Amino acid sequence: MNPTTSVTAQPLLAARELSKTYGSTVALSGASARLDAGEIVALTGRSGSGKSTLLHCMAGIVRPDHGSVTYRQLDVDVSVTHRQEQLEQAPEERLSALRRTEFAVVFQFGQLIPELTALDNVALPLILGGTDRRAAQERARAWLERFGVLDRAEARPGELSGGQAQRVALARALVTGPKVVFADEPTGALDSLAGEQVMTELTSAARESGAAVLLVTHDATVAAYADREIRLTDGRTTVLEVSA
Ligand SMILES: Nc1ncnc2c1ncn2[C@@H]1O[C@H](COP(=O)(O)OP(=O)(O)OP(=O)(O)O)[C@@H](O)[C@H]1O
Repeated sequence: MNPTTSVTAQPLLAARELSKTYGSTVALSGASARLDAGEIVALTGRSGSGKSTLLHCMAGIVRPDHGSVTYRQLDVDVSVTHRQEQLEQAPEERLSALRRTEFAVVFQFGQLIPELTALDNVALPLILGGTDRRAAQERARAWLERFGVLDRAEARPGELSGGQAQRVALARALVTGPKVVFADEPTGALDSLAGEQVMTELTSAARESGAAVLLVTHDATVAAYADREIRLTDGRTTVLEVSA
């Protein structure tokens, strides 16, 4: 057997048969999805079909009632071939540490910290991870430049346009070198031109850095940036291939 076959056959992140209810509302009902290293996958479906719930479960933000979410990392250390993280069983602090180091999230409305400058918003995840402030700010500047908003480094989120704020949010997501970026309607608050620019920048930066992207969208134009599409209908998944 080709040794690379067994490696690529393992998903980076896999959700299996997830169910989640909120009171009498069924958000997920046997949803399954996999994300491989470096690929961009769109979760699509009508409003209320369970897209955000599935993304939140896969990011370890929401615990499913049933089913499993597994994150698999091939370690560069030859003594450790791989390790399995059972997200739904991990204690909260371990989840937080994992989310900080290997997962990153981008939401519809950037969710930047309003009191901090754009620069400090981007530097913050590095500082929380133990990087000293000066080095963190230097890397943050490089990412702001990468997304074309270095000239807004000292602005606070309230002074940024929607597109600028979303670029700062992308810089904040990618600054730590995550393995997975979870993006929930990242262009939902932007006009179509700004949305396309942000999608182009997100996908090219993710491909350059090797990060996989799980993208929730109801917009076919946005889904077309993905390698693959997983469609949700009433909390259930079907996998569709997006033609290149
Ligand atoms: N925290 C919550 N409390 C109660 N109900 C919830 C909660 N989160 C989601 N739901 C419900 O679960 C169902 C699925 O919601 P979800 O947000 O996952 O769908 P979605 O496909 O992302 O929808 P949209 O495109 O409108 O954002 C909906 O009926 C929603 O109202």
